[in-house]
Amino acid sequence: MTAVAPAPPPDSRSRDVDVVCLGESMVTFRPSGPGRLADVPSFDRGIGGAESNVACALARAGHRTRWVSRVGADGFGDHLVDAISSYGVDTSAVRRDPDRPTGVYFRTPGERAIDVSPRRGTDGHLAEVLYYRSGSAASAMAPGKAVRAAARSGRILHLTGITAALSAGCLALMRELTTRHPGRPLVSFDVNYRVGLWQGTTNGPDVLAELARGCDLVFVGEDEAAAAWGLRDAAAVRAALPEPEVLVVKRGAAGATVYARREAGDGALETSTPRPADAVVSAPALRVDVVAPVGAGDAFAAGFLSGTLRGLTLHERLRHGHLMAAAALTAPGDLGEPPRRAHADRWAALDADGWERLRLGPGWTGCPAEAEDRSARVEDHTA
Ligand SMILES: Nc1ncnc2c1ncn2[C@@H]1O[C@H](COP(=O)(O)OP(=O)(O)O)[C@@H](O)[C@H]1O
Ligand SMILES: O=C(O)C(=O)C[C@H](O)[C@H](O)COP(=O)(O)O
Repeated sequence: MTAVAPAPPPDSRSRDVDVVCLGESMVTFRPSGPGRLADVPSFDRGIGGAESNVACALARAGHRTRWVSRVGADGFGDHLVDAISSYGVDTSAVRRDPDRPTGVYFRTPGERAIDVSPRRGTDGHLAEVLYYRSGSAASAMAPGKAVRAAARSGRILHLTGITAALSAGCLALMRELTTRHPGRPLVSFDVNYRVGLWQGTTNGPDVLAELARGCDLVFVGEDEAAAAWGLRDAAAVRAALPEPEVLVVKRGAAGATVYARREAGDGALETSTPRPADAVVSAPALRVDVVAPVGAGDAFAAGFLSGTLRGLTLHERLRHGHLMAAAALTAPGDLGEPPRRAHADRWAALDADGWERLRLGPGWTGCPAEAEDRSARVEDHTA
């Protein structure tokens, strides 16, 4: 068996980026027209992967980001590295594996089932998600000196629960990276409970809770907290997960609530000794004409992380999360084009009425040259 090609030495780039995102990305195939996977004859290729989605959105928002992963030494691996690099993400720590393939997944439009017994059928609004990632290059990630150094090369390390489900080696790596020790980067974790990836195991939810407890900033959907842990609302999630300094509970279109130790609140990136009391801040989501729900959670995390890096208030961080999510929701694939920072800052500072009047529609795709055009599509009645 051929050895995995070594990545460049990472030591020279200690903390040289704002955010490192570590996890598997896949080439994604979405049906070119309506229908079930059993029926549709052709697909559009894209890229997907929770962590690289966050990296791409953060890079578009002007932050220095690095994606750490493994892909096959194949054409799909080339495509992923090229596509993710084109967003401005550093891919120098991505290793190419000549023996294992790049992961692939097929997905129809609609919401993802996060319940083991989804209430709606595939002819309703639930997506069919078919993974071809077992034995993939990324699933061979495991603890090691190079990956550890790369993971620690930013101010923030962003991880998700998806990685923990990929293999025993990936789980061991996640456990290592979420172990608390002095001097580590701020560790951010999106629970991303993927029922399909945990099938055949009984302890997925326990593992996810264990990993979340080792992190500084945790994102979870109220629906996935209910499906994974049987917790009924945001307050119950906080009661069950008091360890993270910052906990964000998302409620889709209804908004999101952040619980933060007071020291971790406005302005601070680094956190300090927890106090018993939390700051609790909620913000309603934007009104959005949804094109495709996929990628909204990743985009939300990117917006919140961007606000964290910029030292914005908790309320502004939530609103930047909602704005980034809206960009993803109004694009067909995982990634949308985020609003320009000047616009986002102005909208994030609106009063409740002004925010309520914003409405985002389709059209937030494309390249930076379309920024003016995109901003014109936002019905901003406050100007
Ligand atoms: N229907 C919607 N309208 C407006 N915003 C939404 C809607 N659905 C999701 N969002 C935004 O996307 C964010 C993530 O939603 P969530 O349902 O948790 O996504 P995911 O399931 O992809 O993780 C929400 O916090 C919100 O900002
Ligand atoms: O690896 C997986 O299982 C994935 O699902 C990768 C997906 O491209 C994103 O994670 C989109 O996820 P959402 O933002 O929750 O819609």
